[in-house]
Amino acid sequence: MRDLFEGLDDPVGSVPHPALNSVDELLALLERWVERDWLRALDRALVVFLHREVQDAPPLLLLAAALASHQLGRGHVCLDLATTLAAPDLALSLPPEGDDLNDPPPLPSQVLGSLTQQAWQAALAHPVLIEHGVTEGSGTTPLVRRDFAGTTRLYLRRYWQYEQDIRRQLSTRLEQPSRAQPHAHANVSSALPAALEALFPSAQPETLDWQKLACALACRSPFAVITGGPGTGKTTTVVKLLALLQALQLGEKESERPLRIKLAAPTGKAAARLNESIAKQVEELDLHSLASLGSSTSGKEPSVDRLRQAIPTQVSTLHRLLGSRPDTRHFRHHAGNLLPLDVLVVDEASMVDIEMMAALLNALPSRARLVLLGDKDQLASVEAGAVLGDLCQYAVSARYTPATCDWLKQMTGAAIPTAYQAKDGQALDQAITMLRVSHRFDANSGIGRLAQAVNRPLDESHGPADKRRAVRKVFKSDEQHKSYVDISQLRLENADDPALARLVVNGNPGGFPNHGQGRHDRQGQLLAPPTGYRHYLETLAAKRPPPSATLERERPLFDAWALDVLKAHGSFQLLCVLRKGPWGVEGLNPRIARALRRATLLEAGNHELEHGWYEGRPVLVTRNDYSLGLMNGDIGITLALPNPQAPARKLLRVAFSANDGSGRIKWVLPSRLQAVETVFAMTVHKSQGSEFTHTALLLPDAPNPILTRELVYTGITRARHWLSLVESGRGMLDDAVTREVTRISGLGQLSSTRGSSTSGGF
Ligand SMILES: Nc1ncnc2c1ncn2[C@@H]1O[C@H](COP(=O)(O)OP(=O)(O)OP(=O)(O)O)[C@@H](O)[C@H]1O
Repeated sequence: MRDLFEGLDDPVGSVPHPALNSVDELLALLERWVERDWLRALDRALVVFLHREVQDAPPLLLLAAALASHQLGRGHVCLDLATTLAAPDLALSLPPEGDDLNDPPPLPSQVLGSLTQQAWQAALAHPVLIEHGVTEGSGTTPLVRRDFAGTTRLYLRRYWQYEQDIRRQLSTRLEQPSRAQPHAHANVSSALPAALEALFPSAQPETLDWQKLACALACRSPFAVITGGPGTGKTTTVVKLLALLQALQLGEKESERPLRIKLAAPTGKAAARLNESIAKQVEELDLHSLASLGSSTSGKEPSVDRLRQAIPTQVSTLHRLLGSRPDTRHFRHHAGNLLPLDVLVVDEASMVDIEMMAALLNALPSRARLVLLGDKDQLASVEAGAVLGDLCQYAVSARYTPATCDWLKQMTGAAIPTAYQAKDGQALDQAITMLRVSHRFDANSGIGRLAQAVNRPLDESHGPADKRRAVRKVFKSDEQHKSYVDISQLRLENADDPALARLVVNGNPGGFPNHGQGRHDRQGQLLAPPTGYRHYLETLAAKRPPPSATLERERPLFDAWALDVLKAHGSFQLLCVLRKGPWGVEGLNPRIARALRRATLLEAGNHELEHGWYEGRPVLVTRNDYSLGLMNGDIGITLALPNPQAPARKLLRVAFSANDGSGRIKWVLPSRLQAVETVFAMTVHKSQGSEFTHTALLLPDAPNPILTRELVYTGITRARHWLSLVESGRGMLDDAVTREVTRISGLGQLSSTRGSSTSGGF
């Protein structure tokens, strides 16, 4: 970014830019921004439309509309005038990847440099275009303006409406906890302590078990959030919660049917992962003491089998749950056709954007219970809104009121330490639990330590220098501390550094202490050393069905082969930050494919390798395809099937897991796949909701605004057992971990009285 600002005569824009006073000048400026990818064509089109509809719209209003629209593509729900004027160049996508820096158009800082907030606010008034000052916002203007706390926010109406819907729906749920379930409060309270004790048996009931607290609080309120880092037991807790809710329901004298529970996740990949882990946890959960409690409270004892069967293990995507329809953003289920369910659990909720969350809440019956699970510190969805992060702003300090603390003491036996109490805690705070103990990473885990060091926010006692030191320390070994066995650091000198090939082909086990040999997991199982892409390509060759077999006749044989290959593929993934340039997806994919070909693991001509299909090509689905039943984020591997009619000609098919726990494979003709890309390298954004045994996180060689601590944390936490951190330039890790994302939305303010929201908090 720095280079872009060099040589500018008037960097602060002391002379008013002509685009502030003339619509023609503004349109010409926006055109130049669009040409350079600083702005989306869509954002300019909105200005053209508004100007056509309303000829007297002031240029400053139109400029604000373009910038508000542009913020949506960058995850912000609205344009904040004070923030924009404080750092105008952050309002555009600067610099887009691969920008050539020649003849740059005027920067936003040059255009807005002479503008005061007062002057901009004064221009944001128009009876046809902007609604201003009406709390309910039932109008029809395309833009909505809200003033508070010394700034002004400009929304496109649709997004303002989503925020309103979410706030209204959540407030209603939080205000009426006892109305939410058939077995109302009194019964829950009498049965809960014993049920919690049955699910969380502990030698010292007074010790703080956050999982138990989460279960209790989620039973108490029809809306609950359970947040926590990787392996803190979100799935474990929710399985127990569902068992508890069903036990209470089935133990009711008059209840005939179990609760209708549905599980969902934002992407197919995340749904498949929960599918896998939840089925195992439900199977292993000891339900005997819980089932036997029924007789003591109501005289009715649900059998263990009935209880187990009443806990669902099938997870669907949110799109499927809501009933998406082709060619429309509207779903089959909405306020007029509610979802038929009593309890909904949404996993990986950090990836749910504001539009989806509003659609979900609108389609949820008012008596239904909603539980959101997720890691509040992960990157938010690529679309606008960071709903989970906004809701969980105060999760670290919990802010439980005296009433909540008393109730928790009665239900769980645990006394809440004063650090987690707040007399003025909001209703929303009482519905949130943060799980704080990782059961996947212990004190000996470098991945856990690194994630923790990266994730720690900057504050007065922990400045950027402290943070950089803490992060670097994880990689250092000295007399007191041996190197962590699960992490490795790799420096690449240039794009052709052979170390990259060593990493992606073999996994660079030599970068880990003892070559990754002799490590055990927490259950005492020996772990295989870290691998690269060689592993799945060798599995592909080793497990190939005989040439005489055909897919039509021997389907199970081929499905088993594809499953093995897909599983082996999950043992390594290279993640990167950018799309373009030598260190982006587009530059890395062909280089990795060529390295694998040199290692004789792939067979393909140059053209095929870069632009075509070949056996072993892994692909990522980039858009939901309902006709094929494939979801954005699904990964498939190209396999060559025997062709009995013409043995010399391969039949290429792409194998995808059916993701329904059945072990079935979808075999798809490559030509039918409309939106896929090669995925030897995957962006961290696309990797959300996935996990790989060995994850290699490659940082670019130059600073970039999207390289933030949330991104690095998300990349690191994709690693299950092994992490390679790859740096292609100096200081990029230092740079990234001290840059934090700020998402602008009104929901952030709404979760606290301190935020002085326009119409009160939750
Ligand atoms: N209280 C506990 N005591 C011991 N082990 C636990 C406990 N809670 C969870 N675990 C184990 O820790 C591992 C991670 O748990 P779980 O999958 O529930 O976490 P998660 O937060 O859902 O993880 P993810 O980050 O994958 O979403 C599992 O093997 C689980 O059995």
